[in-house]
Amino acid sequence: MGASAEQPIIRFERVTKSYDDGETVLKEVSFEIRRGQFYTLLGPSGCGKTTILRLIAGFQEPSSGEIYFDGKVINRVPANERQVNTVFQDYALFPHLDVFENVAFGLRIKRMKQADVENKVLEALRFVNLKGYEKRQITELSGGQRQRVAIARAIVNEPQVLLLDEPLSALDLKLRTEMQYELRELQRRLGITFIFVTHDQEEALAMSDEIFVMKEGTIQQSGTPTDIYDEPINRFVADFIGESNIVAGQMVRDYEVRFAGHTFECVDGGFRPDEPVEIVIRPEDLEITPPESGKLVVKVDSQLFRGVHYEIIGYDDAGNEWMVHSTKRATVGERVGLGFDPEAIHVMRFGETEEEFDRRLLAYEESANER
Ligand SMILES: Nc1ncnc2c1ncn2[C@@H]1O[C@H](COP(=O)(O)OP(=O)(O)OP(=O)(O)O)[C@@H](O)[C@H]1O
Repeated sequence: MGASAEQPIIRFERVTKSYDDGETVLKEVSFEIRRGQFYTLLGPSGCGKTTILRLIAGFQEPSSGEIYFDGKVINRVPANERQVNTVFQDYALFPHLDVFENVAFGLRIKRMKQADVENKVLEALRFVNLKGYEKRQITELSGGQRQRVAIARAIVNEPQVLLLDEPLSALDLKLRTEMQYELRELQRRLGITFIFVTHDQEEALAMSDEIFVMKEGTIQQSGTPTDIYDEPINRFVADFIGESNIVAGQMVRDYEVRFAGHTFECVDGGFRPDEPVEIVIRPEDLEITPPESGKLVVKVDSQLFRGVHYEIIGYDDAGNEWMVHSTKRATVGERVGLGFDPEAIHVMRFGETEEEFDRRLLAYEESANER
Protein backbone atom coordinates (compact mmCIF):
# COMPACT_ATOMS: atom_id res chain seq x y z
CA MET A 1 0.00 0.00 0.00
CA GLY A 2 1.69 3.16 -1.28
CA ALA A 3 0.15 5.73 1.01
CA SER A 4 0.71 3.87 4.26
CA ALA A 5 4.25 2.84 3.30
CA GLU A 6 5.14 6.51 2.93
CA GLN A 7 6.90 8.06 5.90
CA PRO A 8 4.50 9.99 8.15
CA ILE A 9 5.07 13.72 8.14
CA ILE A 10 4.71 13.88 11.94
CA ARG A 11 5.17 11.15 14.49
CA PHE A 12 4.78 11.29 18.27
CA GLU A 13 6.53 8.55 20.17
CA ARG A 14 5.49 8.21 23.80
CA VAL A 15 5.30 11.95 24.28
CA THR A 16 4.61 13.16 27.80
CA LYS A 17 4.11 16.75 28.85
CA SER A 18 4.07 17.85 32.46
CA TYR A 19 3.95 21.42 33.67
CA ASP A 20 5.95 22.88 36.52
CA ASP A 21 2.99 22.55 38.86
CA GLY A 22 3.33 18.78 38.41
CA GLU A 23 0.23 18.27 36.28
CA THR A 24 0.80 15.72 33.50
CA VAL A 25 -1.37 16.84 30.61
CA LEU A 26 -0.15 14.37 27.97
CA LYS A 27 0.61 10.78 28.95
CA GLU A 28 2.91 8.81 26.63
CA VAL A 29 0.98 9.78 23.53
CA SER A 30 1.96 8.06 20.28
CA PHE A 31 0.48 8.66 16.82
CA GLU A 32 1.32 9.25 13.18
CA ILE A 33 0.16 12.03 10.88
CA ARG A 34 0.25 11.28 7.17
CA ARG A 35 0.81 13.86 4.47
CA GLY A 36 -2.07 15.69 2.82
CA GLN A 37 -4.78 14.50 5.20
CA PHE A 38 -7.25 16.35 7.40
CA TYR A 39 -6.83 15.34 11.05
CA THR A 40 -8.97 16.40 13.98
CA LEU A 41 -8.09 16.29 17.65
CA LEU A 42 -11.40 15.95 19.43
CA GLY A 43 -12.08 15.89 23.13
CA PRO A 44 -13.52 17.80 26.08
CA SER A 45 -11.97 20.96 27.42
CA GLY A 46 -8.61 20.41 29.11
CA CYS A 47 -7.85 16.99 27.58
CA GLY A 48 -4.61 18.21 25.98
CA LYS A 49 -5.55 19.06 22.39
CA THR A 50 -3.94 22.50 22.38
CA THR A 51 -0.89 21.08 24.11
CA ILE A 52 -0.35 18.70 21.17
CA LEU A 53 -0.57 21.65 18.75
CA ARG A 54 1.90 23.68 20.81
CA LEU A 55 4.36 20.79 20.80
CA ILE A 56 4.05 20.40 17.02
CA ALA A 57 4.40 24.15 16.49
CA GLY A 58 7.43 24.29 18.77
CA PHE A 59 5.96 26.69 21.33
CA GLN A 60 6.67 24.05 23.97
CA GLU A 61 8.99 21.10 24.42
CA PRO A 62 7.92 17.62 25.53
CA SER A 63 8.94 16.46 29.01
CA SER A 64 9.82 13.07 27.55
CA GLY A 65 9.36 11.17 24.32
CA GLU A 66 10.20 12.07 20.74
CA ILE A 67 8.51 14.23 18.11
CA TYR A 68 9.53 13.47 14.53
CA PHE A 69 8.97 15.64 11.47
CA ASP A 70 9.80 13.96 8.17
CA GLY A 71 11.67 11.25 10.10
CA LYS A 72 13.88 13.63 12.11
CA VAL A 73 13.54 14.39 15.81
CA ILE A 74 12.46 18.03 16.22
CA ASN A 75 11.98 18.21 20.01
CA ARG A 76 14.30 21.20 20.28
CA VAL A 77 13.93 22.80 16.87
CA PRO A 78 12.70 26.40 17.41
CA ALA A 79 9.21 27.30 16.19
CA ASN A 80 10.40 29.60 13.42
CA GLU A 81 12.45 26.81 11.86
CA ARG A 82 9.51 24.42 11.57
CA GLN A 83 7.45 24.08 8.41
CA VAL A 84 4.30 24.55 10.41
CA ASN A 85 1.90 27.47 10.83
CA THR A 86 -0.90 27.99 13.31
CA VAL A 87 -4.31 29.61 12.98
CA PHE A 88 -5.36 30.64 16.49
CA GLN A 89 -8.80 30.66 18.00
CA ASP A 90 -8.86 34.46 18.30
CA TYR A 91 -7.05 34.79 14.92
CA ALA A 92 -4.40 37.07 16.52
CA LEU A 93 -4.61 39.58 13.65
CA PHE A 94 -2.95 43.01 13.87
CA PRO A 95 -5.78 45.55 14.14
CA HIS A 96 -3.58 48.49 13.06
CA LEU A 97 -2.58 46.81 9.77
CA ASP A 98 -4.79 46.33 6.72
CA VAL A 99 -5.61 42.92 5.24
CA PHE A 100 -2.65 42.95 2.86
CA GLU A 101 -0.11 43.79 5.56
CA ASN A 102 -1.56 41.24 7.96
CA VAL A 103 -1.04 38.51 5.38
CA ALA A 104 2.35 39.91 4.32
CA PHE A 105 3.66 40.01 7.87
CA GLY A 106 5.58 36.71 7.87
CA LEU A 107 7.09 37.41 4.45
CA ARG A 108 8.30 40.86 5.53
CA ILE A 109 10.07 39.26 8.49
CA LYS A 110 11.83 37.00 6.02
CA ARG A 111 12.80 40.16 4.05
CA MET A 112 11.23 38.89 0.87
CA LYS A 113 11.35 41.20 -2.19
CA GLN A 114 8.27 43.45 -2.59
CA ALA A 115 7.25 41.95 -5.95
CA ASP A 116 7.32 38.43 -4.48
CA VAL A 117 5.43 39.58 -1.39
CA GLU A 118 2.72 41.01 -3.61
CA ASN A 119 2.40 37.85 -5.69
CA LYS A 120 2.23 35.58 -2.71
CA VAL A 121 -0.18 37.70 -0.67
CA LEU A 122 -2.55 38.09 -3.61
CA GLU A 123 -2.44 34.37 -4.28
CA ALA A 124 -3.18 33.57 -0.63
CA LEU A 125 -6.08 36.02 -0.61
CA ARG A 126 -7.42 34.49 -3.80
CA PHE A 127 -7.28 31.08 -2.15
CA VAL A 128 -9.52 32.23 0.70
CA ASN A 129 -11.87 34.24 -1.57
CA LEU A 130 -10.75 37.65 -0.29
CA LYS A 131 -9.38 39.14 -3.47
CA GLY A 132 -10.14 42.86 -3.56
CA TYR A 133 -10.06 43.20 0.24
CA GLU A 134 -6.35 44.09 0.41
CA LYS A 135 -6.82 47.64 1.71
CA ARG A 136 -9.61 46.88 4.17
CA GLN A 137 -8.95 47.39 7.86
CA ILE A 138 -9.40 44.35 10.09
CA THR A 139 -12.09 46.21 12.04
CA GLU A 140 -14.13 46.51 8.82
CA LEU A 141 -14.38 42.75 8.36
CA SER A 142 -16.97 40.21 9.48
CA GLY A 143 -16.01 37.29 11.71
CA GLY A 144 -15.85 34.93 8.76
CA GLN A 145 -13.66 37.34 6.78
CA ARG A 146 -11.26 37.76 9.71
CA GLN A 147 -11.08 34.01 9.90
CA ARG A 148 -10.07 33.87 6.24
CA VAL A 149 -7.41 36.54 6.71
CA ALA A 150 -5.95 34.45 9.53
CA ILE A 151 -5.87 31.42 7.23
CA ALA A 152 -4.34 33.42 4.38
CA ARG A 153 -1.66 34.69 6.74
CA ALA A 154 -0.82 31.11 7.69
CA ILE A 155 -0.81 29.59 4.19
CA VAL A 156 1.20 32.42 2.63
CA ASN A 157 4.26 30.87 4.30
CA GLU A 158 3.60 27.63 2.40
CA PRO A 159 3.75 25.42 5.49
CA GLN A 160 3.65 21.67 5.12
CA VAL A 161 1.33 21.44 8.08
CA LEU A 162 -1.36 23.88 9.14
CA LEU A 163 -2.49 23.77 12.76
CA LEU A 164 -5.95 25.14 13.49
CA ASP A 165 -6.93 25.66 17.12
CA GLU A 166 -10.73 25.84 17.34
CA PRO A 167 -10.74 28.37 14.49
CA LEU A 168 -14.52 28.33 14.06
CA SER A 169 -15.62 28.63 17.66
CA ALA A 170 -16.22 32.39 17.50
CA LEU A 171 -18.62 32.13 14.55
CA ASP A 172 -22.39 31.72 14.62
CA LEU A 173 -23.83 28.37 13.58
CA LYS A 174 -24.62 29.23 9.96
CA LEU A 175 -21.26 30.81 9.23
CA ARG A 176 -19.57 28.02 11.08
CA THR A 177 -21.14 25.42 8.79
CA GLU A 178 -20.14 27.44 5.71
CA MET A 179 -16.57 27.74 6.96
CA GLN A 180 -16.45 23.98 7.61
CA TYR A 181 -17.08 23.41 3.90
CA GLU A 182 -14.61 26.12 2.95
CA LEU A 183 -11.84 24.79 5.15
CA ARG A 184 -12.29 21.24 3.94
CA GLU A 185 -12.27 22.45 0.32
CA LEU A 186 -9.22 24.61 0.97
CA GLN A 187 -7.35 21.67 2.46
CA ARG A 188 -8.08 19.61 -0.67
CA ARG A 189 -6.94 22.38 -3.00
CA LEU A 190 -3.76 23.08 -1.06
CA GLY A 191 -3.04 19.39 -0.54
CA ILE A 192 -1.23 20.08 2.75
CA THR A 193 -1.81 18.44 6.12
CA PHE A 194 -4.35 20.10 8.40
CA ILE A 195 -4.50 19.37 12.12
CA PHE A 196 -7.69 20.82 13.47
CA VAL A 197 -8.73 21.08 17.11
CA THR A 198 -12.32 21.07 18.22
CA HIS A 199 -14.53 19.86 21.04
CA ASP A 200 -17.51 19.69 18.66
CA GLN A 201 -18.08 16.11 17.55
CA GLU A 202 -20.33 17.00 14.59
CA GLU A 203 -17.64 19.30 13.24
CA ALA A 204 -15.05 16.54 13.60
CA LEU A 205 -17.24 13.97 11.86
CA ALA A 206 -18.07 16.34 8.99
CA MET A 207 -14.56 17.50 8.21
CA SER A 208 -11.94 14.88 8.99
CA ASP A 209 -10.13 12.10 7.20
CA GLU A 210 -9.06 10.90 10.62
CA ILE A 211 -10.09 11.77 14.16
CA PHE A 212 -8.15 11.31 17.39
CA VAL A 213 -10.58 11.17 20.29
CA MET A 214 -8.85 12.39 23.45
CA LYS A 215 -9.53 12.16 27.16
CA GLU A 216 -7.32 13.31 30.03
CA GLY A 217 -4.06 13.43 28.11
CA THR A 218 -4.51 10.17 26.21
CA ILE A 219 -5.79 9.24 22.77
CA GLN A 220 -8.71 6.92 23.34
CA GLN A 221 -9.32 6.00 19.71
CA SER A 222 -8.14 7.08 16.27
CA GLY A 223 -9.82 6.34 12.99
CA THR A 224 -12.02 7.62 10.19
CA PRO A 225 -15.27 9.31 11.20
CA THR A 226 -17.25 6.19 10.25
CA ASP A 227 -14.87 3.88 12.18
CA ILE A 228 -15.27 5.96 15.27
CA TYR A 229 -18.97 6.46 14.94
CA ASP A 230 -19.78 2.85 14.05
CA GLU A 231 -17.21 1.08 16.21
CA PRO A 232 -16.52 3.15 19.31
CA ILE A 233 -14.10 1.19 21.45
CA ASN A 234 -15.41 2.29 24.81
CA ARG A 235 -18.16 4.11 26.63
CA PHE A 236 -16.33 7.42 26.62
CA VAL A 237 -15.94 7.45 22.82
CA ALA A 238 -19.48 6.19 22.24
CA ASP A 239 -20.84 8.88 24.52
CA PHE A 240 -18.71 11.66 23.14
CA ILE A 241 -19.39 10.88 19.48
CA GLY A 242 -23.08 11.24 18.84
CA GLU A 243 -25.91 10.09 20.97
CA SER A 244 -25.88 6.49 22.09
CA ASN A 245 -27.76 3.93 24.03
CA ILE A 246 -25.21 2.25 26.27
CA VAL A 247 -26.30 -0.68 28.43
CA ALA A 248 -24.49 -3.36 30.38
CA GLY A 249 -24.53 -6.86 28.92
CA GLN A 250 -22.76 -10.17 28.71
CA MET A 251 -21.19 -11.94 25.75
CA VAL A 252 -22.67 -15.43 25.84
CA ARG A 253 -20.40 -16.74 23.08
CA ASP A 254 -19.26 -15.48 19.67
CA TYR A 255 -22.20 -13.85 17.84
CA GLU A 256 -24.48 -14.03 20.86
CA VAL A 257 -24.94 -11.30 23.42
CA ARG A 258 -27.30 -10.88 26.34
CA PHE A 259 -28.70 -7.57 27.60
CA ALA A 260 -31.95 -6.14 28.94
CA GLY A 261 -33.03 -9.65 29.93
CA HIS A 262 -32.81 -11.21 26.44
CA THR A 263 -30.25 -12.90 24.21
CA PHE A 264 -29.60 -11.46 20.75
CA GLU A 265 -27.70 -12.38 17.64
CA CYS A 266 -24.79 -9.99 17.01
CA VAL A 267 -21.76 -9.76 14.74
CA ASP A 268 -18.99 -9.53 17.35
CA GLY A 269 -16.67 -12.16 18.71
CA GLY A 270 -13.33 -12.72 20.39
CA PHE A 271 -14.57 -12.34 23.95
CA ARG A 272 -14.31 -14.80 26.83
CA PRO A 273 -17.49 -16.85 27.36
CA ASP A 274 -19.86 -14.88 29.59
CA GLU A 275 -17.56 -11.87 29.57
CA PRO A 276 -19.27 -8.71 30.88
CA VAL A 277 -19.49 -6.11 28.14
CA GLU A 278 -21.11 -2.82 27.27
CA ILE A 279 -23.54 -2.55 24.38
CA VAL A 280 -23.99 0.49 22.17
CA ILE A 281 -26.94 0.95 19.85
CA ARG A 282 -27.31 4.27 18.02
CA PRO A 283 -30.76 5.91 18.30
CA GLU A 284 -31.13 5.96 14.49
CA ASP A 285 -30.55 2.17 14.35
CA LEU A 286 -33.65 1.50 16.43
CA GLU A 287 -37.10 1.39 14.89
CA ILE A 288 -40.48 1.58 16.54
CA THR A 289 -42.60 -1.54 15.96
CA PRO A 290 -45.79 -3.01 17.40
CA PRO A 291 -44.93 -4.49 20.83
CA GLU A 292 -45.39 -8.09 19.66
CA SER A 293 -42.84 -7.79 16.83
CA GLY A 294 -40.19 -5.84 18.74
CA LYS A 295 -36.99 -7.41 19.99
CA LEU A 296 -37.45 -5.31 23.10
CA VAL A 297 -40.49 -3.60 24.52
CA VAL A 298 -40.28 -0.14 26.08
CA LYS A 299 -42.72 2.21 27.69
CA VAL A 300 -42.55 5.63 26.03
CA ASP A 301 -41.57 8.27 28.57
CA SER A 302 -41.12 11.36 26.39
CA GLN A 303 -41.10 12.52 22.81
CA LEU A 304 -39.63 15.59 21.14
CA PHE A 305 -39.88 16.66 17.51
CA ARG A 306 -36.38 17.44 16.24
CA GLY A 307 -37.17 18.66 12.74
CA VAL A 308 -36.12 15.59 10.76
CA HIS A 309 -37.11 12.98 13.32
CA TYR A 310 -38.83 12.38 16.62
CA GLU A 311 -36.58 11.77 19.58
CA ILE A 312 -38.37 9.20 21.71
CA ILE A 313 -37.19 8.10 25.13
CA GLY A 314 -38.51 4.90 26.65
CA TYR A 315 -37.66 2.41 29.40
CA ASP A 316 -37.54 -1.38 29.11
CA ASP A 317 -38.70 -3.71 31.89
CA ALA A 318 -35.13 -3.98 33.22
CA GLY A 319 -35.09 -0.20 33.68
CA ASN A 320 -32.68 0.63 30.81
CA GLU A 321 -33.27 3.92 29.02
CA TRP A 322 -33.53 3.79 25.21
CA MET A 323 -33.41 6.76 22.88
CA VAL A 324 -34.94 6.27 19.43
CA HIS A 325 -34.71 8.58 16.42
CA SER A 326 -37.75 7.78 14.36
CA THR A 327 -39.77 9.40 11.59
CA LYS A 328 -42.81 7.74 13.15
CA ARG A 329 -44.27 9.27 16.26
CA ALA A 330 -45.23 7.43 19.41
CA THR A 331 -47.54 8.25 22.29
CA VAL A 332 -46.21 8.99 25.74
CA GLY A 333 -47.26 6.22 28.11
CA GLU A 334 -47.81 3.54 25.44
CA ARG A 335 -45.75 0.35 25.12
CA VAL A 336 -43.94 -0.04 21.80
CA GLY A 337 -41.53 -2.57 20.35
CA LEU A 338 -37.96 -1.77 19.33
CA GLY A 339 -36.56 -3.41 16.20
CA PHE A 340 -32.84 -3.52 15.35
CA ASP A 341 -30.45 -5.55 13.18
CA PRO A 342 -27.62 -7.68 14.58
CA GLU A 343 -25.20 -5.21 12.90
CA ALA A 344 -26.66 -2.35 14.96
CA ILE A 345 -25.37 -3.91 18.18
CA HIS A 346 -21.83 -2.74 18.99
CA VAL A 347 -20.16 -4.72 21.71
CA MET A 348 -17.40 -3.08 23.77
CA ARG A 349 -15.12 -4.68 26.32
CA PHE A 350 -15.00 -2.81 29.63
CA GLY A 351 -12.15 -0.30 29.76
CA GLU A 352 -10.39 -1.67 26.70
CA THR A 353 -7.65 0.51 25.21
CA GLU A 354 -7.23 0.96 21.49
CA GLU A 355 -4.17 -1.33 21.35
CA GLU A 356 -5.97 -4.07 23.26
CA PHE A 357 -8.96 -3.67 20.96
CA ASP A 358 -6.76 -3.97 17.85
CA ARG A 359 -4.95 -7.01 19.25
CA ARG A 360 -8.21 -8.74 20.15
CA LEU A 361 -9.69 -8.06 16.73
CA LEU A 362 -6.59 -9.32 14.95
CA ALA A 363 -6.44 -12.50 17.03
CA TYR A 364 -10.13 -13.08 16.47
CA GLU A 365 -9.88 -12.58 12.71
CA GLU A 366 -6.89 -14.91 12.52
CA SER A 367 -8.70 -17.62 14.46
CA ALA A 368 -11.79 -17.12 12.28
CA ASN A 369 -9.65 -17.58 9.15
CA GLU A 370 -8.25 -20.83 10.51
CA ARG A 371 -11.69 -22.21 11.20
N1 LIG B 1 1.21 26.73 30.81
C1 LIG B 1 0.54 25.84 31.53
N2 LIG B 1 0.87 25.58 32.82
C2 LIG B 1 0.19 24.68 33.55
N3 LIG B 1 -0.87 23.96 33.10
C3 LIG B 1 -1.26 24.18 31.84
C4 LIG B 1 -0.59 25.13 30.97
N4 LIG B 1 -1.19 25.12 29.78
C5 LIG B 1 -2.20 24.21 29.86
N5 LIG B 1 -2.24 23.65 31.09
C6 LIG B 1 -3.18 22.59 31.53
O1 LIG B 1 -3.05 21.49 30.65
C7 LIG B 1 -4.30 20.83 30.46
C8 LIG B 1 -4.54 20.65 28.97
O2 LIG B 1 -4.68 21.91 28.34
P1 LIG B 1 -4.97 22.08 26.79
O3 LIG B 1 -5.05 23.55 26.53
O4 LIG B 1 -4.01 21.29 26.03
O5 LIG B 1 -6.40 21.42 26.68
P2 LIG B 1 -7.46 21.49 25.51
O6 LIG B 1 -7.91 20.10 25.31
O7 LIG B 1 -6.91 22.21 24.34
O8 LIG B 1 -8.61 22.33 26.17
P3 LIG B 1 -9.53 23.50 25.56
O9 LIG B 1 -10.48 22.82 24.63
O10 LIG B 1 -10.22 24.02 26.79
O11 LIG B 1 -8.62 24.49 24.92
C9 LIG B 1 -5.32 21.69 31.17
O12 LIG B 1 -5.65 21.05 32.38
C10 LIG B 1 -4.63 23.00 31.41
O13 LIG B 1 -5.08 23.59 32.61
